[in-house]
Amino acid sequence: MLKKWTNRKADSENTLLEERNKLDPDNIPGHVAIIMDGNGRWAKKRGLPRVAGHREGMNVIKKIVKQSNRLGVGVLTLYAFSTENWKRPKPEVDFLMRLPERFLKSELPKLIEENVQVRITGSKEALPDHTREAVNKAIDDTRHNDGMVLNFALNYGSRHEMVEAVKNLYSKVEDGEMSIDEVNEEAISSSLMTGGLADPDLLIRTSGEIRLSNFMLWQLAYAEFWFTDVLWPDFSENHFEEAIAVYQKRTRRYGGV
Ligand SMILES: CCc1cc(N2CCCCCC2)n2ncc(-c3ccc(F)cc3)c2n1
Repeated sequence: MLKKWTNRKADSENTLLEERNKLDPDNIPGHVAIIMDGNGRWAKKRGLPRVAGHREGMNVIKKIVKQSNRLGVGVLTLYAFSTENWKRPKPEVDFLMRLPERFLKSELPKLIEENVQVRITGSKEALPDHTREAVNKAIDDTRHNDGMVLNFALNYGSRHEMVEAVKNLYSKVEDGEMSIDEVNEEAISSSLMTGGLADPDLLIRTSGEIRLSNFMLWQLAYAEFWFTDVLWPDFSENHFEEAIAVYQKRTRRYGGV
């Protein structure tokens, strides 16, 4: 049963190439979310420090952002740092917290040029000042872009997000701003950090882990899941197209809407 959940064949290049020409341009997932796992393991396999995996993982983001934009994906959410990641060794956390500014230094001009809107989902207040300043600049510089939304989940945890939404709604009912009958699924969705974004249609998780890890638990209620053994630094455009091809087979429209 477990094998049905994973896509071993994603490792065979010829299968991936076969899928290349089969994407239906009218059934590209509106929102793709990715848990980018396996960076440390990738480095360890090569006798490199873990940070080498993070650095290579960032290069993969650049490729997948470009491909997503080209394919017409509406929102690309990337799980870059969870609330649990603070438990990692301080030198690794310090390195990770420098990646946003490193990424944006080279990529922000291209993202602006490509009409991409950068968004952050998570608690920015706990980030180091240099990290927060870099992401806030990217948000401000791309605020008026109306192309693909590039949404980085940063210092994000789904259960914390839901607790804050419940508190927010409770306060509104207590203050008479809304009635208890208005507390419905739409009100909760709007109160989450992803408020305004459509729910993910497709979740991709790399490195063979088959779990959600406290990621978008409410928002992923109806998403298609695609798991692969491929480690994030080895993830390619072919793998991404394979995931979308599988998604399209599962949501085949047979001409319907
Ligand atoms: C703060 C943790 C972190 C880790 C990280 N990794 C490590 C995890 C997975 C692999 C990718 C490299 N990346 N890659 C890009 C960003 C980034 C975040 C926000 C932003 F606005 C622009 C870029 C990033 N952020």
